[in-house]
Amino acid sequence: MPNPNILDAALTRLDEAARHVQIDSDVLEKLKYPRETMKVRLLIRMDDGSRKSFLAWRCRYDDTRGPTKGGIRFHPASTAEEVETLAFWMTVKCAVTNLPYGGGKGAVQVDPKSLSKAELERLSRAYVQAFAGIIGPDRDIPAPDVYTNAMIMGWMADEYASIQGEAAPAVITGKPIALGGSVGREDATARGGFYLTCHLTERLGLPPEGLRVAVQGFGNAGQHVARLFRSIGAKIVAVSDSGGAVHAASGLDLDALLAAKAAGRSVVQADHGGKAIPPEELIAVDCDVVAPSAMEDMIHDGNAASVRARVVLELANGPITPEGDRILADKGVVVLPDILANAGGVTVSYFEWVQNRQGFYWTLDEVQSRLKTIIETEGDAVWAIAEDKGVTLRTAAYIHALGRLAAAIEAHGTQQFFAS
Ligand SMILES: NC(=O)c1ccc[n+]([C@@H]2O[C@H](COP(=O)([O-])OP(=O)(O)OC[C@H]3O[C@@H](n4cnc5c(N)ncnc54)[C@H](O)[C@@H]3O)[C@@H](O)[C@H]2O)c1
Repeated sequence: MPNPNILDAALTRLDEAARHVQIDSDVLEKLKYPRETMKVRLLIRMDDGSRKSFLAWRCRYDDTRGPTKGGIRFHPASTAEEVETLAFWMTVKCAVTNLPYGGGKGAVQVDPKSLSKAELERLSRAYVQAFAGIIGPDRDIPAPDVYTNAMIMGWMADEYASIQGEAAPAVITGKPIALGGSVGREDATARGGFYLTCHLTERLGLPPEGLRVAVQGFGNAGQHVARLFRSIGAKIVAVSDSGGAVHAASGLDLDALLAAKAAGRSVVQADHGGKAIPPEELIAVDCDVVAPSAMEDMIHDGNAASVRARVVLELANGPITPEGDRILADKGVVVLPDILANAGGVTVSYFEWVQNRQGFYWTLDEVQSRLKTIIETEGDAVWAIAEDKGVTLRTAAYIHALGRLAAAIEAHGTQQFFAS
C-alpha cells in the first residue's frame, strides 16, 4: 500500500536540494502542488456481461519546461497521491536529463491479472476516452509503467487516433515498433541504469569484473537489467517478483528465469538453480549492486541497515524512503538515484516522440549511442555536484534539476524583477 505521505516525502528531497542553491522563492512555490490532477471512473463491460467501475487518474504536475510526460500504471494499490508523486518525480527526471518536457503520470486502480485480454483492451481504450482532452502530442504524453506494456500503448494510440479522426502517434510512447514505436525503447530504462553503473564503476569502487547483482522486481526494468549485466559477465545472485524471491550465491540460471516469466510464471516456479528465500531478504543478500525494480518504499528505516551491497541502482521510482536514504548514506552505500538511474526509459520515449514528429526513424545504434551520451553526460554533472557540495548523488541530482527548472520558471520573471 503506498505511503499516504509519499508526496510530502518526495518534496523534502527538493527542499534539501534548495538549501544548497540560490533560487527565487517562486520556484519552490510553483513546484509545491501539481498543476492539475483529473480523476475519473472508468466503466467497462466485463466478459460475463456485467459492468465494473475502476478509479483512474491523470496528473500533469508541471509543464514549465514543455508538455508533461509520464507513464500509466495499472495497479490495485494506486492512489491519487501516488500518481501525483510519480508525476513530480517525472518533472525532476526530465530536468535532470534536460528533455524538453514537464512531468505527468497516470494510473488505474486495478489488478490487471484479474482481467481477460479483451477486458484489458476495453479498460485501456476507456482510459483514453476519459482523458482524451488532457493528453496530446503537445500537451501530455503517456508511456508504459508498472503492469502496462507496448500492446496497451498501441491500443491507447489507436483509440486516440479514432477520437481525433487522424493518426497521432506522438501522443503516446512505448508503442509497438510496427505502430511507430522506437527501436531500443523496450530495454531503455534498464539500459540507462546499466550505462550509468558501468560509466561510474571505478568511482563507485565496484569490481570491474565478477560483479554480483541482485534484482528486486522482475518485469520490464528488472529482466532487462539482469540480461545487460550478464552480458558483461556479472552474476545474477538473486531476483524476486510479486510471487517470491530466489537466491544462488554462485549465480542463478537467468535463461530459465526469463523463460518462466515469458510463460507467465513467477521466478519461484522457474528451474532457477538456486533456493527460494523470503522476499524481504532480497535487499539484504551479499552482492555488489542491488537494483530495486518494483515499487516505492521497499527500502526503509526497518530494513536499510541490512543492505550489504556497495551500490543501490534505483530502477524503480522512489524505492527508498528518506529515512532509508539516511541509513544507507551513514553506511557508505552509494545510491544511484531514480531520477537519473531510471531516466533511460523517458529518454528513449523522447526519441520516439521526436521520430514520430519527424516521420523519420533512427537505427538501434543511433538510439543507444544518444542514450549513452545523455546518461553519461548528466551522470558526470551529477557526480561533480555531489563532490563539490559534499552531498549524496540524490541531492546532487535534485540540485542539477532544480537549476534547470529554476532557469525556466525564473525566465517568466522573479519576485525581485516584479518588486523592483
Ligand atoms: N517501464 C519503464 O519504462 C519504467 C521507466 C522508469 C521507471 N520505471 C519504474 O520501474 C519499476 C518497475 O516498472 P516496470 O515497467 O518494470 O514494471 P513491470 O510491471 O514490467 O514489472 C514490475 C515487476 O515488479 C514485481 N513486483 C511487484 N510487486 C513486488 C514486490 N512487492 N516485490 C517484488 N517484486 C514485485 C512484479 O511481479 C513485476 O515483476 C516501477 O517503479 C516503475 O515506475 C519503469
